[in-house]
Amino acid sequence: MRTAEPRLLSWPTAASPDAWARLRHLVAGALRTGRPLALWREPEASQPRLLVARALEASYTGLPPALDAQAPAGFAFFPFRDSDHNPALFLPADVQYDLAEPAVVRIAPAARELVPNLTAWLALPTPPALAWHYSTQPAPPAATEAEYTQLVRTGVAAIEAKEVVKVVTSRVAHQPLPVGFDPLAAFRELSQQYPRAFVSLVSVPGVGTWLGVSPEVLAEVTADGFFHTMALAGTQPLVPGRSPQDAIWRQKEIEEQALVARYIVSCFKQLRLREYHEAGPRTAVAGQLLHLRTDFEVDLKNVPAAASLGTDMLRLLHPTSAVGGMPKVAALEFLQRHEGYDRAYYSGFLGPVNVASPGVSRLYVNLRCLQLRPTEAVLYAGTGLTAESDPSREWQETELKLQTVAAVLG
Ligand SMILES: C=C(O[C@H]1C=CC=C(C(=O)O)[C@@H]1O)C(=O)O
Repeated sequence: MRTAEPRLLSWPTAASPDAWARLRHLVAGALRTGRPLALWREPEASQPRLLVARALEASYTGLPPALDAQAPAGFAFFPFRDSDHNPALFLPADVQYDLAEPAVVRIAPAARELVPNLTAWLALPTPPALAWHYSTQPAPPAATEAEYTQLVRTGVAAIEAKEVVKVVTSRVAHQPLPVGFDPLAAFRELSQQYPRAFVSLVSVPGVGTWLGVSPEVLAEVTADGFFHTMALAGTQPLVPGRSPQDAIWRQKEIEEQALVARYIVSCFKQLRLREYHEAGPRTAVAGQLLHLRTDFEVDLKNVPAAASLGTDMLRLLHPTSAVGGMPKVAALEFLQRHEGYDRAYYSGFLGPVNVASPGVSRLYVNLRCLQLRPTEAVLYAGTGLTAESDPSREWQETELKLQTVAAVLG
């Protein structure tokens, strides 16, 4: 049987030759017709990609995505905790626009019925304002410094009482949007400002619009058959003029990161995987911050059950101890009881699966992100606690983390 080929639509001659103007035009159409969309720029890539799903109903999923070459192509957008309010989503790659190939729009066979309307849309002028999707949930409450430091104290007490070994508490801040705030321009600015991050803008009816700059790979399967993940934890500011390699880490941060690395190794063990390469911990730069990072690599050509390894690891890894804590279940219970707000998609994961080509997936932890509301941004940040955590330092750390994405709020 012949597999159906995607349909390639060319832009009409009257369309703007500028790829970003074309991207805006497609985004406007997707928003207008109530479709979910994801726009992302991978680390070190020069151009972003846009994916539009044909319908919200086609984007609901139960399980984390499968990371093998036969699995459907799409964009995963997973919450920290799956619920009716925050559904697990997998946006099928129905309509794609790659700014590296600006002359064509690609339409998957499953979305053929969109061709006539999309052809007509490409010939129209772009509407001036884009109608972004908003969450139907109320905005989560912002925590004051007194509230957050109290949460940290409660976390430290739980560690001392041996209820948990580590827990990652987080909080929300609200910031008004500057007049004329344009999420697409903000995405572009973040892409320029943070060339090594995974920059994303996801907009889904009822779920909302999220903009983020993630430094953390959760699960990656590469074209040449490697699986990658990383243990990222410990934070300090990047001091201008000082080399990141000269950063000195306190025992607290070294332990905090080592727990994450150990958790990843325990996942490999659960899958009876012994052949993996571990490099680090070393200092990694993420915007204006430094973290401790250990990189893990598995050569899928050398392991049994290689086809399912990425899928199995992803299901074990989320949520990692870099965003939840350890032991996992006890830490998640602590957060449920004490954190006092719904994280929604913050500290979930997101990224393309089999979009660039079959068998290539890149999923990131959704950190350094904001949720767009009609007149304000809701910003999220967390900190890993250990017995040595100092509440006001942890507050300062969240302030620094919030600044990464807030860079585009003026
Ligand atoms: C939870 C966040 O960061 C994690 C990733 C790197 C460093 C972390 C830390 O130092 O606490 C966190 O584990 C966040 O940015 O909201």
